[in-house]
Amino acid sequence: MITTTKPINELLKEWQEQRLITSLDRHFALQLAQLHQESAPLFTLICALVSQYLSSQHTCLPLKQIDTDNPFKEQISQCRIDLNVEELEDALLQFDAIGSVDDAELKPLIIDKGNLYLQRYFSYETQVAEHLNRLAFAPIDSSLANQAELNDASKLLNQLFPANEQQYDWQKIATATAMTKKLAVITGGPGTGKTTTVTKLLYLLCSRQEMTIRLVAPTGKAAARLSESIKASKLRLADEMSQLGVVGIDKNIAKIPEEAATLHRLLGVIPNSHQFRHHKDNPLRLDLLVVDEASMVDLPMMHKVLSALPEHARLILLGDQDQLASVEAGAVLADICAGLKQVNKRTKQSRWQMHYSQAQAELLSQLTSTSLAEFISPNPKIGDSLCMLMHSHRFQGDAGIGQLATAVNHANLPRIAEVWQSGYQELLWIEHAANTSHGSSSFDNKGLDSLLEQSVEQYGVYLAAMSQGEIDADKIIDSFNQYRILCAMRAGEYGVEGINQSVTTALAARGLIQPEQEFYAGRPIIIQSNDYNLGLFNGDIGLILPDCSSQSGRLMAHFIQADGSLLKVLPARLPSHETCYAMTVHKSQGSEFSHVSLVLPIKPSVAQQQLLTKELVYTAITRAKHHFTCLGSQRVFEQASRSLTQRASGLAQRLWRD
Ligand SMILES: Nc1ncnc2c1ncn2[C@@H]1O[C@H](COP(=O)(O)OP(=O)(O)OP(=O)(O)O)[C@@H](O)[C@H]1O
Repeated sequence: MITTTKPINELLKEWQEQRLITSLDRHFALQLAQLHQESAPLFTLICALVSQYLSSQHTCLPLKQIDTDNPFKEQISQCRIDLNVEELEDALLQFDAIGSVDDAELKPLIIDKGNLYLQRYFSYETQVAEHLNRLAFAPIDSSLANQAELNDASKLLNQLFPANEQQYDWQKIATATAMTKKLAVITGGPGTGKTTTVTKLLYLLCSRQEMTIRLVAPTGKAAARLSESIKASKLRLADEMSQLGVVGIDKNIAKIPEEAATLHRLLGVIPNSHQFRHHKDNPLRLDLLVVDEASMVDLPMMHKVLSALPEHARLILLGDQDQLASVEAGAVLADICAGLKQVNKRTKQSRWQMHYSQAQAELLSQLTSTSLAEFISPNPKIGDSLCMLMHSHRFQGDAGIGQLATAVNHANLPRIAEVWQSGYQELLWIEHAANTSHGSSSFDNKGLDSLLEQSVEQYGVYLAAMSQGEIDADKIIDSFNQYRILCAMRAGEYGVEGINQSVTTALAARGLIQPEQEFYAGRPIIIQSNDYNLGLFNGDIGLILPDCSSQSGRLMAHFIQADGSLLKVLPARLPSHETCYAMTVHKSQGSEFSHVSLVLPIKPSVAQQQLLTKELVYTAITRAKHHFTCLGSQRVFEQASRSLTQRASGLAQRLWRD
């Protein structure tokens, strides 16, 4: 049933050398085999594969992918498995260490619905599904019990969302959804009004009852941005209401919290431990939790958040389901929204369609004075808790960035080409153009030169301000944050490492920085691990600047924290970090810049191609507020826009089909 060209441990070693699996995958497989005294090659192979899938952010290994969609299917033919999925499942269940959900004893590996899980991830996934289903279907302790209260709530909603020309005001429907459900998932692209909606919702809730509300986001940067957006949104709401002549609302607007924390801070970090202070036996003290940028929350973190929610609490998840999935395993937000997605198999284009139960559609219709009959579904599942905002208020009409983001999101290649050719001022295409005039031995790239010129001009602004004696670190950091280079890859000339090197050289050549020392004035850095004692987290970005509060003006790393305050750290005390003129698209999630330049590789390797997805390009474009540049080749841009992120997980099935 399994034939290998070599002993399995030799094959694993070869695959590790070929970088198809990591040393962790190999050792995990060998150790598990040793621990359970399994000498069968099939067992070792399957353990290496499940570990490799986890490192590639999948939650599980779908058995049907073995021998077919496998990332190293060619190599795996050195190790033929002549079994269909049912036979394979039966064969795997013969091993002592692999069990099914029906087993009384907990096994290290579990097969469920054709997927093989590490036991820990299986319990994360099943518990997250249980929590979400419980929240979605739990009766809400709401004050919408009778017709008079419904009419009251409807009046308030009409006041907050005056009639407009659109057939469906999804912001209004989303607000009504969150009033009627313990779980509300409000998703939408950039500028579709997620913050505006949640601000109005919080206003409504605060004006009806006393509540402890907490706002959180996965990273410090995202939390700071949420805080800023809520503040701005509260001002707009007060303004709108006063223009409509509504009086006496300031008290309730003031009750809407503005401070946002990171998820880590909310859960309570215990130094040098992976545990948090809050969990199911010590739940959070709150009535409503709002989690922004939920697409960045991975499966283990979502499990921790849901476990720490008190029984009575409500949860609102906000995010863009089309963005890159979390850095770690899982794609929780995309899985929650999966049932609403309809993908055209031929064109790969997708559209969204709401699914409401008859009762929920009727309730929402009463609240919003909008008929939702066309969205009634016989099997709505978690759909009653979902709302998708579809109209961008940021990229209105024909703004180029919005057009490009939409075309990429729909994987619409002719439209992508059309947008690039339309001459939008806010879009700039730089082709990777090889300058081979000096012969192939001195190959250089004119495209890269153009990008470097742009980066000198853009980063020159904050560097000039610094050297001209600007002492306000907030202002310098703000100026630095106007522009960012985002790379699809880490390694290589066109990855983060190469581009950081090239930008450093270009800035030094113009005398804008003096990078002879490791820490020089103006060096931007990104933190690569969490240091709970210092309050610095993976992905935090800061600048090395002279410390204006000390007479010596010694160099310190300066960071803006989630609450807007400035944190100064001695460079020698920094946890692992690297230069950050360029960063990966992954790390840019939750941030926005006035001008973004995306760098794509010239000739991506097979492994790199797997990372180049539509979600990656879409995320990069939507980080840009006013200008978007791409250094790449048309072929690679189109290839990426055509390829969808695949994350193996059973969560969507547990939420939508079971
Ligand atoms: N219904 C609306 N009518 C007009 N403008 C709106 C409406 N809703 C939101 N806006 C405007 O669109 C902009 C973006 O709104 P908001 O910040 O709420 O969106 P978001 O989805 O939270 O954005 P982000 O993707 O940045 O998180 C704001 O300037 C806001 O004033």
